[in-house]
Amino acid sequence: MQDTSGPNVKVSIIGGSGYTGAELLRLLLFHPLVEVVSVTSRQFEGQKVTEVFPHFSKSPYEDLIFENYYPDKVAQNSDVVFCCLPHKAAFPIVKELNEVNPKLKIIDFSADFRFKSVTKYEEVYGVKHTAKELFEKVAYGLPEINREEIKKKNIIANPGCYPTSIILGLYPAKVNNLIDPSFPIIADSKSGVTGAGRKSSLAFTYCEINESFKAYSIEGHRHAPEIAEKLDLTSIRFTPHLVPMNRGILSTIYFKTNVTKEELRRIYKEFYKNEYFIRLKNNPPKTSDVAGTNFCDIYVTKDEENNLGIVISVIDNIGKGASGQAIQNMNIICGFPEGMGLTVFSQWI
Ligand SMILES: NC(=O)C1=CN([C@@H]2O[C@H](COP(=O)(O)OP(=O)(O)OC[C@H]3O[C@@H](n4cnc5c(N)ncnc54)[C@H](OP(=O)(O)O)[C@@H]3O)[C@@H](O)[C@H]2O)C=CC1
Ligand SMILES: CC(=O)N[C@@H](CCC(=O)OP(=O)(O)O)C(=O)O
Repeated sequence: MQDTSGPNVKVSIIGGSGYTGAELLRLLLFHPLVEVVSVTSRQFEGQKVTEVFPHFSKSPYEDLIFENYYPDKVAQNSDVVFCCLPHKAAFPIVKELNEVNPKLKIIDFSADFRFKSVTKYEEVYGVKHTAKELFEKVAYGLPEINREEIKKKNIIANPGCYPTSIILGLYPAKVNNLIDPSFPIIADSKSGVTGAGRKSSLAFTYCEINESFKAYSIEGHRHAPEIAEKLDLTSIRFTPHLVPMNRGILSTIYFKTNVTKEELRRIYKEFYKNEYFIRLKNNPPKTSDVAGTNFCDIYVTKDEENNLGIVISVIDNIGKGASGQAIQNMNIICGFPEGMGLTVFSQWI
């Protein structure tokens, strides 16, 4: 539980009433060196966090109240700000906070700073980015592939949930040149409904989702270019699906390779041998194995007949896919042990 007696890192959460904000609040309760000093929401301004999220009753959040967002107050009273806003809404806020306090550490959950260039962002997201001067201050926050860069930067672009599962599943094969480019890489992913955020629209009502599942954005999803850029690929065939569960992403990834199953497994094991949050499995993992945690469970095998490497990668979309990863990034930029507060295991059933 949070220790409020010591010299803690002061944390604010912008957009704390959504799914990632709520999960961040939950996970931060396990962090010994953090104090949540403010949390913002427009809808719930003035309401107690424990009224909006009754599961936090009797937690250290009893006196915490959702506030309106005041940039000066947030930037001056915090060491770290987690920005949990939708993409397009985040970049003006990140810009403003950085102007008020250029030393402020900001971890942005949106897609607004994930690409290397503003041009690519504007092409994929279809809006003009008005904070392009910040790009050089930003690191892409996937620690397992970008840790050294993250250590040097004040602003972290937390990756998308699908990209986290797919990049971690493919990276060892890609950097070891195990992928034969004569066949496309195919990533077929299934996500729980929290992936869509805590908004109400017809497509996300109970009867539309329950007992059924569907593919979507088949002709092009905004995460495909993010995945391609970080893996240095010209393209990837990515098909997301929405499945009737609250949390979790399971990605099944196929690539042509001439390497044997044993060799693939040996290479993945070697690549991730020092990565606490990557668990290589001997059997295909389930989303419930990682629910509520910062783990990414990966299973590697090969279809010898078709010469296809197959990787199954599972994460919790609001854990390693968002709030857990954001805390991992905070630990890195604050100089804390990387897993501090994150050794939380799944409830499983
Ligand atoms: N859900 C997931 O699995 C993942 C989400 N992400 C990213 O994290 C971010 C947050 O996602 P999530 O928590 O799911 O989203 P939610 O829709 O659940 O929450 C969004 C939050 O932002 C606030 N908000 C919404 N629109 C605006 C706006 N225009 N200006 C200011 N505040 C706004 C809302 O509160 P209020 O309306 O009360 O102000 C709410 O607190 C997004 O960028 C998302 O893409 C990244 C990885 C995984
Ligand atoms: C199920 C579902 O709708 N998922 C979202 C991705 C959520 C996410 O994490 O992506 P960003 O951080 O880039 O928003 C989608 O397909 O757009």
